Amino acid sequence: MTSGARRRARVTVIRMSDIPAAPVIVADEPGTFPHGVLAERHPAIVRQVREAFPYGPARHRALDALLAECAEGVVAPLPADAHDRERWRAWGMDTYTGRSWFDVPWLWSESFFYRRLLDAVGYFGPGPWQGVDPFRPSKRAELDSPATDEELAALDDLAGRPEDEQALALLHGSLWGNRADLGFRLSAEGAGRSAAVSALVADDSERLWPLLGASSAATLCLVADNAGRELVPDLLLIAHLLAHGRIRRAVLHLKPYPYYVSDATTADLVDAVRRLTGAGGAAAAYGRDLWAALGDGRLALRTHPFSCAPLPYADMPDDLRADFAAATVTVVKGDLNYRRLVGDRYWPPTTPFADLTRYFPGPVAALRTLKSDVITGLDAGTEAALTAAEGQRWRTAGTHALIQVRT
Ligand SMILES: O=P(O)(O)OC[C@@]1(O)O[C@H](CO)[C@@H](O)[C@@H]1O
Repeated sequence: MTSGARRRARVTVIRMSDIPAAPVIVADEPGTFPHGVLAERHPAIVRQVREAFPYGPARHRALDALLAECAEGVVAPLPADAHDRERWRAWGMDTYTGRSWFDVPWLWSESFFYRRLLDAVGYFGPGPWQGVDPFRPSKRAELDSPATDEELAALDDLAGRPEDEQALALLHGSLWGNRADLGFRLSAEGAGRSAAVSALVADDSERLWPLLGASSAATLCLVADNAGRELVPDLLLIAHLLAHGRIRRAVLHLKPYPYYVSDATTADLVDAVRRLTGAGGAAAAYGRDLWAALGDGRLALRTHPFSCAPLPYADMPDDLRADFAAATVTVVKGDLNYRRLVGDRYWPPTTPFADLTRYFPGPVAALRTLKSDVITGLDAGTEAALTAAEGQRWRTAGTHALIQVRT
């Protein structure tokens, strides 16, 4: 048994309500996926950001210091004057300061890395780089790519199909759009479009449709993940559901600031809607509908600070809980949100998804391609078949996906 498998198999005796808690994922073991993210992906992200802008010497020095700290040093706190220092203290900064980046919960160290990177590039200012998204060039390049043109052109054919076929195609577009994750592409092999061949490892979509259509008064909350080629299909799905009276209102949760390279902010939402309106054909009609829905409040935006928290959703604050509670269903997109939804732990893969999401204040659906070790809700046969065919690679390669629903 490899050490990773031993770790996955080990179930602690600590109990969270009636579910035995599994080990929290920590990036301390060379050769594991989380270790690779801290040791290789984060330095690559720093290099990419440095090359994308003509930063001055102060920014270069800050990026050098962050690189050195991540490689050899220990977690340093946010500067004393950081606007969100108290928030990060509440999110565990004092506990983890002074410890190796590799020895603290992986969810926490990744999240804090992005916060510190924004500091290094002067994002929170004051100064000339205030508000300049360090990931904007790569996000824009993807949105403007020929691949996006192709996807938008395909909407012209879809428009002639029966409504339920359109809805299914757009749901799958939103699901597989989650592969368009620019951070993931920095280190994933074989994560190109052509590899999107494999089946879903879990598909509860039959339980999702009744929530999206049972009542024209429905509100859909969608917790977005990546900008560009993930956000565009998310928006197309929302536009379709609104246009066909499957929902009356949608609430879209975006990130309040740049995060995990390609996570969608309000600026990215504007870029995506403008990309649609400027595209012509059916895409432009979707874009105009979305513009109108934003204007009259049928599509509302949220940028809650907790969207960039290094914590599971089980710890969400009351105002966010109330927002989700008011929805007919909340659709949670992507790998990181899945980790936060079920807890970033080495769960036995057959742990019921419904048990781990029981705390969530309403029906919840996860749409995710598999890009990290966390997995729940599989039946034993599916897990055995995946492992027999691929070892553990199916967990992290981004070639498998799931739709899981807790009503
Ligand atoms: O949330 P997303 O965009 O689907 O994926 C985020 C991701 O690339 O980042 C983490 C590693 O940095 C992994 O959880 C996952 O692979």
